[in-house]
Amino acid sequence: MLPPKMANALRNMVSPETRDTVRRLFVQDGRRHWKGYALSFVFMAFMAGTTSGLAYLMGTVINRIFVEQSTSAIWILSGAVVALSVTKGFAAYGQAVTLAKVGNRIVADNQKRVLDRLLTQDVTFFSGSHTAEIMMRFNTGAQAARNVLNLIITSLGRDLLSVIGLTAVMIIQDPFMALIGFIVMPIAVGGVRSLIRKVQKIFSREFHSAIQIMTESIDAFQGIRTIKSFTLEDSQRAKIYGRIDKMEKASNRMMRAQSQSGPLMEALGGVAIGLVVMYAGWSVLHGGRTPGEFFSVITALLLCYEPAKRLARLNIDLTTHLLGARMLFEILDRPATEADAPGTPELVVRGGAVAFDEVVFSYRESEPVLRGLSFIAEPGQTTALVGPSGGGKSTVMNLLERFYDVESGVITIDGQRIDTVTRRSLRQAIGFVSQDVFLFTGTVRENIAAGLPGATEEQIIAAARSAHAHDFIMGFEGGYDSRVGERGTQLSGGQRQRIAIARAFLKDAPILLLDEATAALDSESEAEVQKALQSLQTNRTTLVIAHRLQTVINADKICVIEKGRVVESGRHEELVAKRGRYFTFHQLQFAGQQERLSA
Ligand SMILES: Nc1ncnc2c1ncn2[C@@H]1O[C@H](COP(=O)(O)OP(=O)(O)OP(=O)(O)O)[C@@H](O)[C@H]1O
Repeated sequence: MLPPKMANALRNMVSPETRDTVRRLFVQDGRRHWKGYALSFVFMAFMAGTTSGLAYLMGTVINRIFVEQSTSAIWILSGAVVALSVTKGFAAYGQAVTLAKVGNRIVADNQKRVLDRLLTQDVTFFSGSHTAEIMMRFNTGAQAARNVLNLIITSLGRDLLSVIGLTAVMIIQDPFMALIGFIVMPIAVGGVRSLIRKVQKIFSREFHSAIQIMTESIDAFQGIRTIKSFTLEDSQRAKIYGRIDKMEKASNRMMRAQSQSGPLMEALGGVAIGLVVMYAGWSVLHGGRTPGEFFSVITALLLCYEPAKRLARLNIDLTTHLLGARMLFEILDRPATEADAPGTPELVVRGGAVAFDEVVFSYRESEPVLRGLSFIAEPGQTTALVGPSGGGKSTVMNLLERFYDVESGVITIDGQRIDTVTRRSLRQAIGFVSQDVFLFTGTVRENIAAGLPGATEEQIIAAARSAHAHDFIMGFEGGYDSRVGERGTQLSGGQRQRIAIARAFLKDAPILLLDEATAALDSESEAEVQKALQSLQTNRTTLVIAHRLQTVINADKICVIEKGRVVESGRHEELVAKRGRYFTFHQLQFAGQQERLSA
């Protein structure tokens, strides 16, 4: 038993926060892999045993071969040394492989956990955090969990057992010499404590610098067209260079702080070895000790040095990984903002009537975007949303898909409040084609099939035909296997839209949301897209943010949205005859289009 004062001092070296993090890691990951850890512990025990055996054998080698000059001992002892070394080699290999396997599984498990947790977050989370930060947490956190556990296990297994074994050798050979080592060790362990806080502070700064570098680089690469056309390369370079330089300085500071324990340990280790050499040399020459005992103790002490050093540094080395593990927990502890309560019923769509009733909503507190918005979209009909920019048209679509929840008011589909049915069934009932089409990195086929996972080849081709996309797809060398790069850059705007329309055909949802393209497509492409959209709208309740005159004129109903309210609704002719808000808006926005059409 340690004296209470010493036990307290040892306990204080580990902060409650560290204890909690380590405990949680052991419960979450360590416990499930206890068999792997137990096996690696066995290998480590072999390593410690063989290391201690080699130190012990050193004494016998010196005494039998050099003092007693026994020839037979040469063979036996050299054979024993080889046997011990080979065993140690296999044990080292075994523990490395076992630990790596467990460690890789822990990383994979945590990455899956983080991914699951991220997928349950609503869009507010993603719009509020940069992809770079999420990715850094995703990777650093998962790796940190493994590193903490592996570091503790190897310290306790390989290093602590080696120190114990080697100390036993010293005690067997000469207890007094062992005592010298015992006295020096705790001093060395205590000496590194003050460094930990420093390392923690620098690491947080280093981590944030790394996030900034990634954030700004990703922004630069994604916005490369804007950067090039505004010739912003130099300013971007200067900005990112600045971050990189800052990071370099932080890394140097970190290295210095982490290595500060080095000289201290070297000095203390040297003192211990010096004292032992003095005492052991004296006792061999004057105290009747054999040179074998002397060499055995010195060997044990020298072999003890590295593991003891690692044990002393354990707290420092753990520091950065623990911070990483806390980042992991920050994500894992986020409540699932998109989880449906158990037993939530599914949406049952009959005709697909959509109704907004006095809906109030704001993205940010006290900045209302929708202020009591009401309208009804009749089943199977097309309802056009028009109005000035920023009026809330896209917000209507965001709320219908339940990316956000309303503050007050009610949204229903066929009389069922959308907040009382599962999000999955709601979203499955809605198809969406926006002007900013997102294409996954993959083939054309995969991108269309996203509308109906598991769709057959015939279904995919039929959808592409309906979307007027089949011919241009077949014009590609790879056909449906052609790869569309990141963000689908090899395709034209009209082609991308038709892929999105094919996706929507395949999904075959009863309700359709369209955000019409404002960017001018060439007239042939536009005609194709229009034909595709028209057939997509047939027999579906369609809500369309209308930018084109044709859509507005043909719509079954037009809702004029201004400052978060529907200020007028009706058919085109009715609203024109009324000479109200729509008429003014129509004059302003569509007069030019009409002129172009009639020209
Ligand atoms: N994710 C968001 N976070 C905060 N505010 C938002 C967000 N999305 C939109 N807004 C704000 O909500 C208001 C309505 O935006 P919305 O996109 O619904 O308008 P809109 O009528 O579709 O405009 P446009 O015709 O220009 O697309 C705007 O003032 C906008 O700044």
